[in-house]
Amino acid sequence: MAGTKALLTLENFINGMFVPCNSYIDSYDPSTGDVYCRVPNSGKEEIDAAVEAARAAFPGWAARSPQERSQVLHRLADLLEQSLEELAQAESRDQGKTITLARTMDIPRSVQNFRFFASSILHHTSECTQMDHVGCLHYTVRAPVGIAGLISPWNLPLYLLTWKVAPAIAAGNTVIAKPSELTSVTAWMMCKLLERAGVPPGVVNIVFGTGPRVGEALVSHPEVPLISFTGSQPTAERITQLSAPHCKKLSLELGGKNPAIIFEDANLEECIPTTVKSSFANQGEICLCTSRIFVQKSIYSEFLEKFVEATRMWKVGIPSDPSASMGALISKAHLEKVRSYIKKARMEGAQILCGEGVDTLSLPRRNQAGYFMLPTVITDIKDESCCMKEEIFGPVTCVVPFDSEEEVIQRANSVKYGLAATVWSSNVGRIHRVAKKLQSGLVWTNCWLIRELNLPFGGMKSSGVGREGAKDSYEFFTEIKTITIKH
Ligand SMILES: NC(=O)C1=CN([C@@H]2O[C@H](COP(=O)(O)OP(=O)(O)OC[C@H]3O[C@@H](n4cnc5c(N)ncnc54)[C@H](O)[C@@H]3O)[C@@H](O)[C@H]2O)C=CC1
Ligand SMILES: N/C(=C\C=C\C(=O)O)C(=O)O
Repeated sequence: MAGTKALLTLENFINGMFVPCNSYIDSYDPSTGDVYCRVPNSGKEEIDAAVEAARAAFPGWAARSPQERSQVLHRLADLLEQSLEELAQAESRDQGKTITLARTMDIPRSVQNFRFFASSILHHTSECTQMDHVGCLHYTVRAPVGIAGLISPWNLPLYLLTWKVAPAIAAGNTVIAKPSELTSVTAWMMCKLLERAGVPPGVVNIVFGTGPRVGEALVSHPEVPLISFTGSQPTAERITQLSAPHCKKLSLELGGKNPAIIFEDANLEECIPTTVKSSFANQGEICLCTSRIFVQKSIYSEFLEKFVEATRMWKVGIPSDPSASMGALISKAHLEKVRSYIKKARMEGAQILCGEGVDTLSLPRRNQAGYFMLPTVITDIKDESCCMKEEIFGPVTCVVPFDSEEEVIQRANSVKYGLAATVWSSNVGRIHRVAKKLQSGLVWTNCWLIRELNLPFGGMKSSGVGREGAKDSYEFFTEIKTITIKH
């Protein structure tokens, strides 16, 4: 292929070694639309090799004390931190996100994921109960499950990959991770640090490629008893089907159609900039992003005017521009999908107040084939519209009015998803009432995306199965056993 030599070429990382692949997939720079990288197109053969390595490494790694594993995780965190700028540049180029977001969120959080689980693994305790009337003592013990299969998406590549790798290896498992084929570069860069951090060969294996090929080979492998997946609901369905014959442990972190509920007593000075951010951060490509904004009628016009004004200030720019708030979407296909929702809304008679088709986006000449679009606000839209029901996963948000607390709770809950909600009010009683009634795994009140990694993270309904966090991840990545001693 012409120009192949100039392309960055990734290799699988199996048993502590970089291994070339027989075939490769093109990976695109979202800001130009050019192919810039080749990603291994792995399949069953590579998964079999990774399973062999992970199986061989498991007894030794599982036998180490939590303190020893913790030290390795801390060293890896330090090495990632030392490479922060290089990783941020790579993440921004590969994903299309702004360099500022990669520098301040993606890579620092990846570092924090290792530090956090390095620490939390030292603090778990087990249960013990006594039954004196029959002379018995009961207690529980936990052990790592074995080889963990980890499948991560393209929106927060290293952030979400490390959110799985860190708790899995901290608990003594060995892992086979499959990052998204669209964003594989930072995972490959992390592999270069593993040996220096003291991760033994075979403990972390990373196999690159597409979902249907290598993802399914991993999920179907009988020696991988556990799958942790973040991504779309249709893929989760497929993973569930493939796992069923093996009764695998599954953690599924899926999409959302997240409401923001804004009451008339909300502090709009804080609410508006935060809701712009919660709608458009990372191009709206975060499962926690707001995409339905319910505003109490008495402040609806004021909110809408100020919200549209603030959205127009949300600068779309090339990812390397430090002043840009938003970069490029992940792919041409995804850009087209997001645009198709706006087209449907228009056909249904909704109004597009700013963004796509209303305002003009100006880009440097070399970025004109990049996957950019303006943040878009839709209004006059019915709750039944697909734009109000389906996950768009792009910089598009709908704003609609509501009258009463009961009505808005019912409307907010009327979608199949239940991941994250925000509630804006200065009435503490109302906040507690509403938060309790929302069908949502996470409710942020008067804020958004403030993360406490100790606490359960995940969704209800079609937003997922299971929770992640200190205790939840530990429970997921270990098997529990109850032992009874008769004395
Ligand atoms: N956490 C979230 O909520 C995310 C939601 N999405 C949603 O999903 C839509 C589609 O994005 P995709 O990248 O196609 O998500 P996806 O669910 O297809 O991809 C996520 C990961 O699963 C893998 N995968 C795909 N098919 C698989 C299979 N059959 N077996 C095993 N692994 C498989 C992919 O290679 C990737 O690593 C987005 O438009 C968005 O709506 C996407 C990424 C993250
Ligand atoms: N799972 C996603 C985001 C998680 C964020 C966090 O753990 O802080 C997603 O966007 O897919």
